Amino acid sequence: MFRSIPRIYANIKIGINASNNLLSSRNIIIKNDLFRSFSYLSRNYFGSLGIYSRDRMNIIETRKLLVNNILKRNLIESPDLEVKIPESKPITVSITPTKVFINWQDDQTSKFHNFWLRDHCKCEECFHKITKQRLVDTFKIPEDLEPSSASPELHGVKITWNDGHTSFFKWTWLRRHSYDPQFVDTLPFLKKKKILWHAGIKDCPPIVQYKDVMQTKEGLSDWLIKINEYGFCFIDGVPPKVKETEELAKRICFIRETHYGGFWDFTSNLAHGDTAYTSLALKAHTDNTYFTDPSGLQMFHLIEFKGTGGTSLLVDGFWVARKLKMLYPKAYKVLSTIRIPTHSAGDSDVLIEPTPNAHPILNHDPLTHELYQIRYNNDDRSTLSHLSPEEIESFYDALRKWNKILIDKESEYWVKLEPGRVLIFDNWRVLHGRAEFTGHRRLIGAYLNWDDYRSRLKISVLSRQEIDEML
Ligand SMILES: C[N+](C)(C)CCCC[C@H](N)C(=O)O
Ligand SMILES: O=C(O)CCC(=O)C(=O)O
Repeated sequence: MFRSIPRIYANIKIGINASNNLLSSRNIIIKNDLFRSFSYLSRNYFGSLGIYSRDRMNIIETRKLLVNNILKRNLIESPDLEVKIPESKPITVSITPTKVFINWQDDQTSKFHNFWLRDHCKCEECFHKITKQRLVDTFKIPEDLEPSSASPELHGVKITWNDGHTSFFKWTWLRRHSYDPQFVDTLPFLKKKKILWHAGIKDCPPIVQYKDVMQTKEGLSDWLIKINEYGFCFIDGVPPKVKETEELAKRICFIRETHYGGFWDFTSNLAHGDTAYTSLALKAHTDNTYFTDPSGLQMFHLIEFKGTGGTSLLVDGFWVARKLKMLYPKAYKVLSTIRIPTHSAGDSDVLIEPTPNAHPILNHDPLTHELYQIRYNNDDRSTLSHLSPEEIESFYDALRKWNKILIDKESEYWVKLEPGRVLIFDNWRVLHGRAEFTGHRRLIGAYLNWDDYRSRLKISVLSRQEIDEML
């Protein structure tokens, strides 16, 4: 499809000095008759876990070491880096019959197919500036399209195509969307790192005030940022009533309806066929492992309680997973690959199973290899009849190692919920549970979808320009 025989190409050099001024009033185009081969470092980000012998194992406590260690070893958290186009050396742009080369100041070189660039043109003719949808007709772009010129400017490069169309691509957009190679330094804009925690969080849990969240944009974004960083957050000063708690949930986004209803208000009366509607103890778990798309956030407000027990449990699943990866890398890999069938079948008119009907407990982003979702509820697991005998053995071995860390006192944060203090947590990261209880206990709350939560978070922390650059 793309002609690969290089012919004459224009090599365009520009200079940007420290004060970001274009060094020459016009771009110098130098015609070379040889196709210059670019050697570039494709920096695929495959961290490799350092070998930790068990007896030498020590969980790195200080954040600086932790971040370096995690960045090196591609563990769970990696600070979302901002895209910085260094101004040290000029960015050179070369055009060829099939691709455009951007030679960055850090000596990395991106190669973009001409067709890809044209198909991603963001001019008003090709991309609807309000709906943010593509208007370009991919199938009308000539397959052998070539640029007739490329004019680097201060903030990006203007490309004129041989069909007469002109496109402009910002340097920061090109760097962020470079696919050959993909750059680690263009992780999502969210500037906040994940803060992994253990039982010690009990001394400094993230807390926001209800009135701030409900009355100010800053209060809302501070709340969302805390949820993103810690995986949970308390909200104090909430009237212990259904109306106000429901409004608080809707401050983020609409409530997710499930077979349990929308905004729930439940006690231990088996109103639904699930142990949550009993007074039994519930081990640390994430909810909705039986949904293809588990709820992203879960909100709890304990508004009535006359009895004993019922203390709530929170565990940072990302903390547990990181410890598992460092102590038992094989077990980590098993729980990241073996798929577990799940169901919710306690209501007479319900048999819910995910599609596909089995997911790993630890789920990773195929591009960044980061852990992004934990799906773990050992009580909602279906029969394991799809595994080989060897897989059965390695699964149970890995599960025991996971559980050992999960129930370790160092991992468990036990907290008594009180009327007026709402708990919200990331159901893809933080596991929750409760001690058994006696007496009357009324818990209200809701599920929120992951995508709608993340949308609210991005809208509340990113500028319009940053959002446009992500698309
Ligand atoms: C709806 N409400 C939160 C009250 C109960 C949810 C049931 C929890 C279920 N066992 C799961 O792990 O998904
Ligand atoms: O009753 C509680 O405190 C929590 C119930 C629970 O774990 C759930 O609904 O998933």
